[in-house]
Amino acid sequence: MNILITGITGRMGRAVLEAVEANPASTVGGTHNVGEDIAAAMQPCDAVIDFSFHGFTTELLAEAVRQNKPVVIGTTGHTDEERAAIAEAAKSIPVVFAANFSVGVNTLFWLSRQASRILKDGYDVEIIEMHHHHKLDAPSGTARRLAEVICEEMDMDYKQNVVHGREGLVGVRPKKEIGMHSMRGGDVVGDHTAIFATDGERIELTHKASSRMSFASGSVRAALWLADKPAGLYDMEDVLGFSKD
Ligand SMILES: NC(=O)C1=CN([C@@H]2O[C@H](COP(=O)(O)OP(=O)(O)OC[C@H]3O[C@@H](n4cnc5c(N)ncnc54)[C@H](OP(=O)(O)O)[C@@H]3O)[C@@H](O)[C@H]2O)C=CC1
Ligand SMILES: O=C(O)C1=N[C@H](C(=O)O)C[C@H](O)C1
Repeated sequence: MNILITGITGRMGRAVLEAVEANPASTVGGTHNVGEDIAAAMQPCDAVIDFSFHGFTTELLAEAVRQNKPVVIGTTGHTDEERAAIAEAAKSIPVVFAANFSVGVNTLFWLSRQASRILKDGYDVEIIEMHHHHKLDAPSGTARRLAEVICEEMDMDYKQNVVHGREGLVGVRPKKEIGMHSMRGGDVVGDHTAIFATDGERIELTHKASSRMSFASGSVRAALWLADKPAGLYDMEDVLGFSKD
């Protein structure tokens, strides 16, 4: 598979280049960066892997729809409108949209889903994430997805029940609440913890990434998986064949 890599000068773009070259089933069909012609870059390629900037996603997908090319979106921090544009494009082309491509984090999603079902009554949930000081968006896409998974299982709603940090006289913690806490510093690749706490005990599920190659090789795996897929919106759990039941 000939792959177009967007955001090529970035931390992830460089890691994806290495992962595409390392995989015998993929080759670099082209690269793209800010200001370059996306239509021309996409032309010789079979699929796109995007780790760039959320504001670029709509333009990228419009071109992929025109050229009928599958897309892997790893970029995070999208607005509601940009998320709607992703869902709309996925009606015409196959799209994998995942906040995290590592097997470990997708296992964390699975474990958190199971824990949420068992601990649904009486456990308070808090999410903590830490990333390098360059990161632009907060909370991380992974932390957001973690909260969405837990909300689905604990009858909560991301917009209504997730609070981002706390300050001042916040009062007694409501039961239906997920506290979200984002830390930034140094060169941390990406740490995520889901805490389930009740009187007398707590469970902490933690994933720590120490290299971007787990994200990069996962995104190549997703692109190859898309080759024979019909139009639709998929995530990395679909690629890995994890059950959401
Ligand atoms: N899903 C996952 O598994 C992971 C997702 N990510 C996400 O990937 C994204 C990129 O992360 P990272 O590589 O660290 O970021 P970087 O800032 O290192 O790289 C971003 C890249 O995108 C380019 N870019 C910036 N703005 C635009 C634009 N408007 N149009 C086209 N290209 C643009 C940059 O170009 P220039 O250098 O010229 O500004 C650069 O090449 C983030 O959203 C991050 O959260 C990161 C890791 C894993
Ligand atoms: O920006 C990053 O670096 C990362 N972003 C992703 C996110 O927002 O969840 C995934 C990973 O944690 C690294």
